[in-house]
Amino acid sequence: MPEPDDEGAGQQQPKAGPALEGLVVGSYCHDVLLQGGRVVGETLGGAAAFVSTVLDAASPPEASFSVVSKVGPDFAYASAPAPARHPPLLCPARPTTSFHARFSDAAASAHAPDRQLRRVHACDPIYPDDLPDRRFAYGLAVGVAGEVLPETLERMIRLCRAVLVDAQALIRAFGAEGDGSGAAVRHVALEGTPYARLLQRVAFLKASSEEAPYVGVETARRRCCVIVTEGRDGCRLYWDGGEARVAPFPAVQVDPTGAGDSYLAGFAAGLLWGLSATDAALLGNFFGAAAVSQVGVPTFHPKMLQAVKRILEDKAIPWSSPCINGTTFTFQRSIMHDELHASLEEAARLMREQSPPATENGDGILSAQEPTSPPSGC
Ligand SMILES: Nc1ncnc2c1ncn2[C@@H]1O[C@H](COP(=O)(O)OP(=O)(O)O)[C@@H](O)[C@H]1O
Ligand SMILES: O=P([O-])([O-])O[C@@H]1[C@@H](O)[C@H](O)[C@@H](O)[C@H](O)[C@@H]1O
Repeated sequence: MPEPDDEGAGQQQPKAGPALEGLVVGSYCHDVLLQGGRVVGETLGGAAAFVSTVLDAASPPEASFSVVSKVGPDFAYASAPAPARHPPLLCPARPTTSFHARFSDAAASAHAPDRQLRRVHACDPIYPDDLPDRRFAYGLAVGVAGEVLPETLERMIRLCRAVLVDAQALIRAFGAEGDGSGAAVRHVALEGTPYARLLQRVAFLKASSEEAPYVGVETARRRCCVIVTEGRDGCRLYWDGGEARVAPFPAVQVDPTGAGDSYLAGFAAGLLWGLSATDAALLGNFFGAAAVSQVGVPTFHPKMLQAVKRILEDKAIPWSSPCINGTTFTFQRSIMHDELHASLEEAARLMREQSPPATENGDGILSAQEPTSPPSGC
């Protein structure tokens, strides 16, 4: 894995931050969930919200992170846990990014898209100068509406020892806004974007199975480790010279939103605990399953989190291991992979017992979630 780059000859080097500090870049947003033509939920969204929640819950105690996120004056969730702990930057002149997610009534398959997204508003992009001027152990580029500009990702790569990227931050394109119903979200081939040349300086690139064809797994895996998430089937990792499949955890899906985001944060937390990439993917699958079991940004029962932390304290190598804090990653599954899966399965059972009851067929959206506060400045 590459060392953070020098900022350039003659330029002052950014200071080092706390040893295990992460940098999360991507905007919070408003999500409106629609099914059968009616609104069935309004929630806090944006990968940064899901990621912050999971990192807060699952990171080792020594780890911390900063979030760079932008919202408008209409932002409705300033006192929700993630934005309250990690306040966004306020853009007075632009509304908060917002998406309408239209769910089909038909049961989703593991690989077929189960929602159509439209971007209704877009806040300002996040510019390189919006990032703090210090070094980080790791960075997560988790844009949802094109807000992580190529130059911003490049600056993250310079500041962070290891950068993990959600492909949705790189390959989304937005149609014309025309009739007021927002812009359709489509995908473009990563190879044709200005992000492609940065891939070899990225540690991990995560894509859903819907996004994977646009990423071009066979080309991308020669530059960085590519993770393809496969919904209820778990995930696969592809690196130069190897690959692995990682089994999922059972979940009753009530809202698929944020599964990929929560996966990526769980995976990053696994690396922070000193796990190999294939073992860390178990923690990704665990938090992906947790996300689909609840509407919007999940909350976790303290007993379940205690159980997960006990498992990790027991199984994980101390964080001085050469994963996120060093220069190389271990990709292969360890000898305790199956045991780790079995222990997390027990914790997942606890989580299912503590979740609200699901709809009859388990594929719908359970209930609406109200905004937690009136609009406020940040
Ligand atoms: N129905 C499900 N049951 C169990 N785990 C799931 C389910 N859906 C998603 N996950 C977990 O969340 C991860 C990300 O989900 P996926 O649907 O692939 O991503 P995205 O939200 O980006 O479309 C999966 O790899 C899996 O670990
Ligand atoms: O469901 P997922 O793909 O992990 O991530 C989702 C984004 O794709 C979507 O644009 C955003 O509105 C959601 O809040 C969530 O961040």
